[in-house]
Amino acid sequence: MIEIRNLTKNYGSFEALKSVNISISKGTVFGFVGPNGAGKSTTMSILATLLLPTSGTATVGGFEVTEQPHEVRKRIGYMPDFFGVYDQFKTTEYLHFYGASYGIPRPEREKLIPQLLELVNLSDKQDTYVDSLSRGMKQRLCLARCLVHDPDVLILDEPASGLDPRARIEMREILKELKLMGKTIIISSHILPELAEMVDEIGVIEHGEMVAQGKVADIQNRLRVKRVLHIRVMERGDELAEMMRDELHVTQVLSDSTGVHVHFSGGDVEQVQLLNKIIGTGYGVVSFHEAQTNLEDVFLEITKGGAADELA
Ligand SMILES: Nc1ncnc2c1ncn2[C@@H]1O[C@H](COP(=O)(O)OP(=O)(O)OP(=O)(O)O)[C@@H](O)[C@H]1O
Repeated sequence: MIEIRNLTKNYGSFEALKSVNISISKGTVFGFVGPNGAGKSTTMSILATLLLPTSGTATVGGFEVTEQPHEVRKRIGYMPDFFGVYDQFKTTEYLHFYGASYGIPRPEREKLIPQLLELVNLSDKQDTYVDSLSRGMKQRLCLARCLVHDPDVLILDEPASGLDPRARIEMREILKELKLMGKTIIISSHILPELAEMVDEIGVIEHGEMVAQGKVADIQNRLRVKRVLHIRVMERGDELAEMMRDELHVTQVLSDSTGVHVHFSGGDVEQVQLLNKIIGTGYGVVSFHEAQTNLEDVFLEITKGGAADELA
């Protein structure tokens, strides 16, 4: 649904994008992550036909953004990281305005707009002036605006930025619904653990270059992000910690009141062998589990030494 090939963008002599390649298939939710200034907004603006690339191509639904921008615009809903709202409108009027801009006839809009307001949880605000909505509500209204022409593709540039935790959860729930509706979504964010819950794939960009791309689990495996095993035994925890220090694939052992925490470089097979050995040695194992690595760990691993510390 989205194909970006060798995309470059120069601002004067500054290379903001250096031969970026991204491929996103239909129905995929693609998390686009990277530190401040990495090139996310630039890429998304080009996809949204609002910025011309210096070279390379980008297609949406088979239409090239510079050659057939009108066809692309019909198929995308774009939410910029910074947006202006028309404060003198009521929410319903605001959506009518955008619906009319897309040529949707009034009777159709009359049916559509209450549905959109319901989707973004603003039904009770239909007669409220945009001006008096909270930031989270304005952001949800902006999302409803992106959906007014029922686009196949959503390009969302940090839709949850500046929202409080509750508003972020609301936004995430709406995005889950959009995924169920079959939309292809590219979403950028700094809130990486939250993104991890809803994305199918991630692309990591740094200094205008893609540094990793694919399914979160595949990237984790490729990077061999170390597993951390949490082991709790009935008794002799300190002895177990000592035993673990001599084990193959164990790179670090920590022991505290909650159990023994083992950094483990082996795979599934070695993990099973380790558990069997612990049980075979006579320990009463209360629990043995692998701590989940999240998207943030993956991201920091990939961009280690780069600008990742700029992340909020
Ligand atoms: N109009 C412009 N003129 C000159 N430089 C620009 C312009 N727009 C962006 N840049 C630069 O291009 C680089 C990429 O910016 P971009 O906004 O795409 O990054 P980003 O990943 O979206 O960052 P953020 O997470 O902070 O929004 C940055 O170094 C930025 O300063």
